Amino acid sequence: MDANFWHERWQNNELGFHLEDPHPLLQQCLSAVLPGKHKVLVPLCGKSPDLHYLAGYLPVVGAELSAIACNDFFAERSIPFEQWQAHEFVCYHSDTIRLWQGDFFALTPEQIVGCNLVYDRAALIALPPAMRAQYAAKLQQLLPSNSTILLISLEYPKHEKQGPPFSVTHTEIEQLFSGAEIECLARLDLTGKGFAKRRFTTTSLVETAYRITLP
Ligand SMILES: C[S@@+](CC[C@H](N)C(=O)[O-])C[C@H]1O[C@@H](n2cnc3c(N)ncnc32)[C@H](O)[C@@H]1O
Repeated sequence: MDANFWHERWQNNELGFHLEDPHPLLQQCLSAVLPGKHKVLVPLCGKSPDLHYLAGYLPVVGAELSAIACNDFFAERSIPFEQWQAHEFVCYHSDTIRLWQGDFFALTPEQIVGCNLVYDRAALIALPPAMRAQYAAKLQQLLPSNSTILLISLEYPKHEKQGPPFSVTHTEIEQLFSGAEIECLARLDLTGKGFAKRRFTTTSLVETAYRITLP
């Protein structure tokens, strides 16, 4: 999935992954990852309502390729924001939410300074296998030690469907974040219900919330 793939999704309004309300597993699990956290990073954030929900608890820093997504996020909620160019990014800034529009893989530690929590919904599972390894390595390079990742992953029988979204198992998560403490916080069985606005015909479909504590 290269940048063009995602720009086309936004231009054509093909947003099957988008939810209109905060994710139920975020609402259920946030309190388990909040203690000691200062600021939350939301990689590949789209225009998710989760950004707004999280901003009720902590300052939020998002990263998103699409200018359409960043503009729509603020415009659809009538949130006033400022905007400026910062090297290869455009910064969208409101009181509690800052979105870096550009390539997540080009983010620097200075751009996410203060973040010791990451919230990932439909970011890791949006990426093909080789990019998932780069993504996990980038997060571990950006974040201070002892940071926490609240990851919502998705599992289905891999041979039954092509991604995205991809199926990412507990075993793969252990490999991607080796050395981290990984706990399963909650599961949501979506079998027969589909993923956000997308229908799935897989024989099982389960979302799992993980708390990943980096070494
Ligand atoms: C499946 S969507 C999920 C969006 C959001 N997390 C949500 O829950 O609605 C993946 C998003 O990642 C963005 N994206 C993909 N590659 C990216 C990259 N390298 N840097 C920043 N954003 C990226 C896409 O534009 C898209 O909005």
